[in-house]
Amino acid sequence: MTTSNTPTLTITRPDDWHLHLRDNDALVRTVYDTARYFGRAIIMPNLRPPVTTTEMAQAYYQRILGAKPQGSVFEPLMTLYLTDNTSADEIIRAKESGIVQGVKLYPAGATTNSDAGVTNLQHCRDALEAMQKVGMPLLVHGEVTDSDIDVFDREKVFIERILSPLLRQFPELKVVFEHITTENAVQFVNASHDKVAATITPHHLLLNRNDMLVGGIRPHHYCLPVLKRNTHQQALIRAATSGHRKFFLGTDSAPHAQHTKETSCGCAGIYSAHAAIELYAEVFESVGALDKLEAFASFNGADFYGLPRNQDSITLTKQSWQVPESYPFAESALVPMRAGEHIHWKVIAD
Ligand SMILES: NC(=O)N[C@@H](CC(=O)O)C(=O)O
Ligand SMILES: [Zn+2]
Ligand SMILES: [Zn+2]
Repeated sequence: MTTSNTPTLTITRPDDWHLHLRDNDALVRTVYDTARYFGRAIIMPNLRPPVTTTEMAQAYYQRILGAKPQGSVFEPLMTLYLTDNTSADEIIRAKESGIVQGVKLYPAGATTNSDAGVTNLQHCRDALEAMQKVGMPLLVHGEVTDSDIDVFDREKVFIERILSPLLRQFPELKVVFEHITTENAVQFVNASHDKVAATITPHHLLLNRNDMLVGGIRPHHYCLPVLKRNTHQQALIRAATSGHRKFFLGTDSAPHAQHTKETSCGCAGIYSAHAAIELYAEVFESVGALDKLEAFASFNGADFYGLPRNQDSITLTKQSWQVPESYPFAESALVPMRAGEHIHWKVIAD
């Protein structure tokens, strides 16, 4: 990494370890934005129907490649959607395919398109054992869904009731605690063994629940896990900017058409792929930790997954630009993070 008196920053090409590309007509937008400077991305499987088999992952992989801009070297890393019925054989097939890098746990009903998710992890013992054996990481949406648990407490309770027992039962299983949002999760990951890591989104670093609820309700800041109070935000910033190898970049960029967010019962998800690395750069700069951005964005994730680090680089410069109010998105429109406002870093060369 190089920094100089001119406000530019060159880092090894980053990867996105948690991304929703959606499918079909949406891919033109989403693949374009991410492929602009990310080398690879872990592609979430919560389509309708979900990507539950290696065969489905292979077909989805081809659709993504078909949407790639010419000359792009972007590589999608596929995942399977864990269900109560995922077999050990399916895990072996996934591993042997060479294109599947993780298996995603959505507690049933926890988030967008999670109805087919897991009702009880004990139903997944065979799959989890196979994953542990072949070194296939489990990626978790870490929230309980019990109706009596407050939405702001669901991550913390997930750690106590689900994640801790899971790690005791499968001590060799690689686990990525996705899109962590609380100080509790930071502490848990720090205290766990080396096979446990976490992704952190740009929105949980840049926003807290006041940004969603003060001065009017802002549906474009609604995501899951829901934004938390500022003390949690500060704990996430400390973790991300620490350089610690357990924490890495995962945008959770999750597009929803404008009319499905600006409505009486809006969808959860924030779109950040149009400006992800620039948004992270703002966070790191705000705490004087730009020198730690490369580890978070370009090294820690690849090292955890056991994949080679990218060899080429991208350069950012400190230059303000205005984000469009919306982008065309399939038959509709998409309101991105910071819509109509300015971002203070820009990728200038890749
Ligand atoms: N994060 C979100 O708010 N939404 C994601 C699902 C998820 O990652 O939980 C989506 O697919 O829309
Ligand atoms: Zn999730
Ligand atoms: Zn997600």
